[in-house]
Amino acid sequence: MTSPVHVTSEIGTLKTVLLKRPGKEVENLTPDIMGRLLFDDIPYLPEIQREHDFFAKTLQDNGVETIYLETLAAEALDAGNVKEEFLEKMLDESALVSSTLHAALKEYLLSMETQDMIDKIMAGVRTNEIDYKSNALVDLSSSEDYPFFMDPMPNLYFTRDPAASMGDGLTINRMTFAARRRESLFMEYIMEYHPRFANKGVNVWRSRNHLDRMEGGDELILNDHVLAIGISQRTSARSIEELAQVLFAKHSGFDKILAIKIPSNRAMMHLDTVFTMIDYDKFTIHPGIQDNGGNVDTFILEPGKDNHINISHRTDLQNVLREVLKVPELILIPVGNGDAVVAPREQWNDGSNTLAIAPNTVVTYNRNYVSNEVLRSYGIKVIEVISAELSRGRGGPRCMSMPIVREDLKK
Ligand SMILES: NC(=O)NCCC[C@H](N)C(=O)O
Repeated sequence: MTSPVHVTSEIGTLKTVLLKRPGKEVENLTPDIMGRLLFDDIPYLPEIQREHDFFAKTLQDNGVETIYLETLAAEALDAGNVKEEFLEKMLDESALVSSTLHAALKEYLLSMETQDMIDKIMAGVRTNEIDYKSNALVDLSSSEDYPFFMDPMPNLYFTRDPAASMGDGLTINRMTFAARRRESLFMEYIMEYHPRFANKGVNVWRSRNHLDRMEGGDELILNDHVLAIGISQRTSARSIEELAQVLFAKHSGFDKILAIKIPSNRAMMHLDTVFTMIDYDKFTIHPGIQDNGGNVDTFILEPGKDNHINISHRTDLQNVLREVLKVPELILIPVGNGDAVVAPREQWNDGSNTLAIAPNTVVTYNRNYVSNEVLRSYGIKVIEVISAELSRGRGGPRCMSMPIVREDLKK
């Protein structure tokens, strides 16, 4: 049986991709909470939706099937008859102050059609939406007028991060920050109950029930044997080693992981904000992750004897990539042409965050015009999408897309 999830590279022709159209959740940001919810500004909803629709249409025009997280989630709950069970879990994870509030929210949300309930959970529940007066001491004594019972989830349109396809399976991730931790619950239910995926042999290599963090922006599929995973603000070294144990033991097909250490900061939160694959022998890179000699700490994990993992340390990333990909030359293309002002500016707006839809063909933000021209100078086909509002969430085309199926690369 062919698995409904099948991704054995970063660059094979993209057939199906998971998106989330930005909804009311991005309008439920305020200056007081946007930092904690991992936004630097507040997008204008009609415009961010127009830009996202343009992104989706660009993919469709290039033969990609676009499927939507919010629709699949509602369909999964109905198909599995698990709406109430899902809601219970979601409420349990929503930091509610009391069991009476839990009960009131349950009644409110359960009375909705399933799709409306999903949309509302994603958008967040304001305190003025239900008639509820708390008797909890924490509420009675609080002077804070916090406007939400359930926080919005504005980062959902970055579908790349809560789960990551890997071969005939995926990781469903324990997210680093509380602001994004509930997001991966949708994917858990989609894989478990949606007729497109349930009981179809999709391997969950790593579930969200782990203490250690991992996010899909750090997980790159270099080919059907080799992964690159960032040791970053969002993915810990320990979780990479745990994943390696599983992938090597379960004959996943993957037998080498390059753990690439990047600075732990907001601008470079995931590996794919500084490094993406474009072709068999080409990558984008933000020079900010290299030292003066061009070195990057890279650890190679491979299966050893008796389920041990052998780890070797290298710093010559370019050579390591050339060796594992078995190409005669390997080109690292610097974002913003490596310029001291343009590179950090365009990287901040995800100039390194390309989405390959076929070998040598990428989707990028139009605002990163210097990086786009540099890519074209290497003969790469660059398809630009509009990006004034989408980029406010600090993610680019790769972050906004979770490949479900890619064609295998020709050997
Ligand atoms: N893979 C990615 O880099 N995703 C972008 C995530 C941006 C989001 N505001 C976050 O901080 O998690």
